[in-house]
Amino acid sequence: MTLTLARPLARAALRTARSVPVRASSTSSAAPRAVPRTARLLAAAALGAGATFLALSEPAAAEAPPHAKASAGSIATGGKISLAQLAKHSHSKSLWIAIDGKVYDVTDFLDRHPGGSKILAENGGKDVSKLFHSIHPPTTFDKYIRPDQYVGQLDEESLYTLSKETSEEEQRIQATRDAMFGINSVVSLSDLERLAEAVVPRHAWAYYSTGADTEAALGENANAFKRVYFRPRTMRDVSNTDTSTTVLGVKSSIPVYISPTARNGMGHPEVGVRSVTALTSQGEAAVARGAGEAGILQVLSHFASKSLDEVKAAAKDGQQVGYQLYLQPDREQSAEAVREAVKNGAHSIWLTVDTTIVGGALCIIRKSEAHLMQLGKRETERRILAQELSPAPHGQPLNRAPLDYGMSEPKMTWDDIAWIRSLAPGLPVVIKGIGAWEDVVLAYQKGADAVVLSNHGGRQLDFKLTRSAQPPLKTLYDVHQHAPDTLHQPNFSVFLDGGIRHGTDVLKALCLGAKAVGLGRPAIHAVSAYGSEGVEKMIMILQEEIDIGMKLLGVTSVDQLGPEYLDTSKL
Ligand code: HEM
Ligand SMILES: Cc1cc2nc3c(=O)[nH]c(=O)nc-3n(C[C@H](O)[C@H](O)[C@H](O)COP(=O)(O)O)c2cc1C
Repeated sequence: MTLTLARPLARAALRTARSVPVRASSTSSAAPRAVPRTARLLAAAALGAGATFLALSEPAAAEAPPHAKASAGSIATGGKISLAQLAKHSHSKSLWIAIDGKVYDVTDFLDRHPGGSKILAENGGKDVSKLFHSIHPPTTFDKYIRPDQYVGQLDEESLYTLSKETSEEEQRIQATRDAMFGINSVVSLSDLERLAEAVVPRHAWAYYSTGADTEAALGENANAFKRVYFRPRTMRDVSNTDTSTTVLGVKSSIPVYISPTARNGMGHPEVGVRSVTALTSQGEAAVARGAGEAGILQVLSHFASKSLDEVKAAAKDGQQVGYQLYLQPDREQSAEAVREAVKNGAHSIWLTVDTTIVGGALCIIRKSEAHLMQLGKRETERRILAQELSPAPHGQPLNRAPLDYGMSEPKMTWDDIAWIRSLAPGLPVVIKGIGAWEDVVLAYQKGADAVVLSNHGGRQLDFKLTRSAQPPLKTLYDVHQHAPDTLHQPNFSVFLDGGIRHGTDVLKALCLGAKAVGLGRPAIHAVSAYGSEGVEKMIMILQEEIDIGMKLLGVTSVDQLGPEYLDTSKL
């Protein structure tokens, strides 16, 4: 069935929902109200949020903090603030923002905001709750904002107004969600992808879905699996098959784990629910619930929308969550991040090494616009942001400000494995982002517990530019050819991520010696479409596909899989 939406905004929904199979909408056909200016601006500003990393924290306590800002006059001493008063503080000499009904003076934070001054300046004088929560975990707020920056609370009328506001984008998403079929109609991971594309904000999709440069590496990751054929064996008793395994000592229902991906909060359904008092973008917390129900390991991104303690709080008793680290040039900052992860119960530390220059939406950006820059030139994402969502005004002079690239630690070496281990004694250390078999050998020799063969989901180095960003499956094949011993060590695991979309892909990677595989985008699609149940459903689908694949191959447990079940001649 194809999408039929009665509302006037159906056209907008159709733009992204075109190919999404849905049930007929049973919702009311009330026409959307005129979109309030604040909401429109928030939607526009979401562009910036889509462009970057890290995130924010939950609302502060309901009562006014004791350190109300003296310079704010009567307002600061307990008076409530209206949206009109807030709007007056929208310039660099006095910049206020409201988050969860509370107003803060961020004038002196403007030039220090790690996400750049531009986005803060654009949102001065406004309620930024949703934007803030979709990209910042709670700890961010406490780390950067002093109690004396609190100005006061929004008044009741303003809170009411805000609670009623929905942007055009939110209305589009809601209409599409209303027309979507229920989760039990989902058949494959590609269904989840199509549904997610239709229901996540446009800026978030630009961030989630794109790859570097020509996106050849992105495409090749999945295509490589298609060039490897099975050689099934028959006439074997396959009545009882077991898809389970262990991943770094964690019992796992299938040989799959959730790869770390930043900013899951941007796409999760509850982001669309606006309530000043209860903003609930669940992101990675919902992923944790889904992974917990289905029994697989989740690795939390350094740049997650939720902090590790929030994710652990959402997880089941005993559920394990790994923590991924981007090493920073400020080593003490990274050391502190690892110590905090250990304190919050991280199961393992996953050091990402394929992003000495961090990739992403802001990509290369002008120094005047942000301190935190990203590389891995994602043309499609840039184009969506720069040409579709926020086109530069015609006639503006050429911006000649120097380019800057956000670097994670460029001086990282193999000796850093020992350094990480010293900060997280007893925890497995995983090196993520290996693109050549020689580096697997080095990681093993230098004491890593595991490696992930990965090109970051094709988001960093496009393989057309250099062979080093070859599909991870090809890297695995090279390991199998040149360093097979590393695939059979009791205390060393080789994982792979990138392009896994079917249970049969998982089986092919295991046949070539991977102990397990990671899923990046599929988990984002699943959580964006259906929250934690989406993640559970994704794992159920894979489990079924793995089970069927094993039976048809003639194996009953994953450790029976080997290269003899594959024809790799076309790889
Ligand atoms: C007022 C309190 C805020 C604090 C304490 C804060 C803090 C931070 C921090 C620490 C980062 C860097 C994260 C990292 O290490 O990657 C960051 C990035 C960012 N922030 Fe904020 N922020 C605040 C408000 C906002 C607001 C109101 C917006 C949007 C309207 C915003 C949008 C962004 C964006 C887009 C990034 C870029 C992240 C990236 O590059 O991926 N922030 N912020
Ligand atoms: C939107 C997005 C954000 C990502 N963020 C991170 C991250 O914060 N840290 C990291 O190590 N890898 C990150 N990755 C890479 C994934 O961990 C993984 O290597 C990749 O997504 C695997 O490819 P797949 O998406 O085809 O499964 C990200 C990938 C995507 C798509």
